[in-house]
Amino acid sequence: MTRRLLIVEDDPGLQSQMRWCFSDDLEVSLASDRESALALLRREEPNVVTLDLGLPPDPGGASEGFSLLEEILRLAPLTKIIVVTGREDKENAVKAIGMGASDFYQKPLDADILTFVVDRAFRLYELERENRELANQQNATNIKGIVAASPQMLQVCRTLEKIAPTDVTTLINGETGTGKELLARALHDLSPRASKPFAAINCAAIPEALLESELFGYEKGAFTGATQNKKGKIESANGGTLFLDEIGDMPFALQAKLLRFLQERMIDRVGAIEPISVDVRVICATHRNLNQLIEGGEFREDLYYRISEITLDVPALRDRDGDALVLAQSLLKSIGKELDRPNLSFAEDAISAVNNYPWPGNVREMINKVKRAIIMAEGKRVTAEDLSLQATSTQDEKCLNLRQIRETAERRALNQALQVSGFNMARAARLLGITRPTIYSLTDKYNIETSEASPES
Ligand SMILES: Nc1ncnc2c1ncn2[C@@H]1O[C@H](COP(=O)(O)OP(=O)(O)OP(=O)(O)O)[C@@H](O)[C@H]1O
Repeated sequence: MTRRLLIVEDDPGLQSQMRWCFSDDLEVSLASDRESALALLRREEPNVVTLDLGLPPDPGGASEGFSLLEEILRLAPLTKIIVVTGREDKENAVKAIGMGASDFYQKPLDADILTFVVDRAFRLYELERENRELANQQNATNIKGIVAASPQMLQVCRTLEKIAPTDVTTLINGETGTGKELLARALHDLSPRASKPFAAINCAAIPEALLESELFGYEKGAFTGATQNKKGKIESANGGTLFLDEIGDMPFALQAKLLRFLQERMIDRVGAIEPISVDVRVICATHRNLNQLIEGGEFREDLYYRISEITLDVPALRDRDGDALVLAQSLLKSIGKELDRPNLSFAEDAISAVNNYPWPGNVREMINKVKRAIIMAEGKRVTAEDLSLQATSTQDEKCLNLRQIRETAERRALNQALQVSGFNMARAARLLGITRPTIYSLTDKYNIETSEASPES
């Protein structure tokens, strides 16, 4: 980390004396009044500031110093501020500490003590930064393979742990890529059936004509090509767990046969005379709204009640507070290891882009983007561009007035609408409830790219 120090001191003699106290491994900038101090704060983002309380226009008092202290802490609350006071100025030093300064230093200047105090402030800053990073990286679930720290996902995991030891038929609802199959496997792994098979079948991926024999198996001679008996998925899960993915896409005709199996726990292989008894726990998943399918006559209501003894609603990644970054960091580590690039980290623009992007394809989309970024990253730091995400400026978060707040919000909304619409301007304009000319003039105003970065970029 580059260590950046800002010295705010109006006496030019003291300024240069202080400057020379510090070795070259510090980047030092100098300000002699509030305005230049704030400009440097924004431009250099110093980690530590030494602040003389007696600044113009009140060099004999401390009012200007106090208001600058307040403003620095408001704009950059993580900055460590050391107030510099006169020898007799204990009261103001104590007041400044009460307001949030991390330390104080009394004139006259003593180089050894000053460097000691400043070094200590840098160490404190660094420790706090490491702490924040660790807290961000912490995976709060105990379930193997599931990375989550948000209250929304922790609630899902708690429910999962409660229902895992039972045999209740569970329906997992959630958008594509939210981890439904992963949760189904976790339910199996935490159940008494863990040592028995976990058989998964994707009802949407198998042609309707084949799905029945895939699920229920067939007897020799049942149809042309059936040269021997074959177990279906349900039978192959015997003793364990059957996972029916995309249950909303199960053909209507087959739903009745599945319902009978769920009621009687017996299956009829295609072409068989005798039913076979099977002991499986059933977990279903869908990204579709089954109630709507029922209303539209595409899904049987009685089957719905059978499969949803308990439902688990998996929130979209954008609705999990803080999970995007936790997941991105975990993926950067694990995929980085696989691809032989183990020591990468995210640049600041990547962190804010990960936090601001709505992740319509959820965790699966994130896996793809992180993989791409690991391949594309040129140095040790992965940028928003490597992730093919729009960089959102962190500086904007520290806006000072209504105009800037409005502009930040507009820029963010435009970026999100463009990402969600796949850079289709007409769709993005519709999402925002504005006309096409307006969206073009806004993207011009904010200098926003209106096409997706190509994979080569
Ligand atoms: N919380 C998580 N922690 C770690 N990896 C996750 C998490 N959620 C999902 N994944 C990973 O994301 C990918 C997609 O997850 P999964 O296939 O379980 O999603 P899905 O909801 O079943 O998707 P679809 O509806 O498209 O079938 C998998 O590689 C999975 O391991």
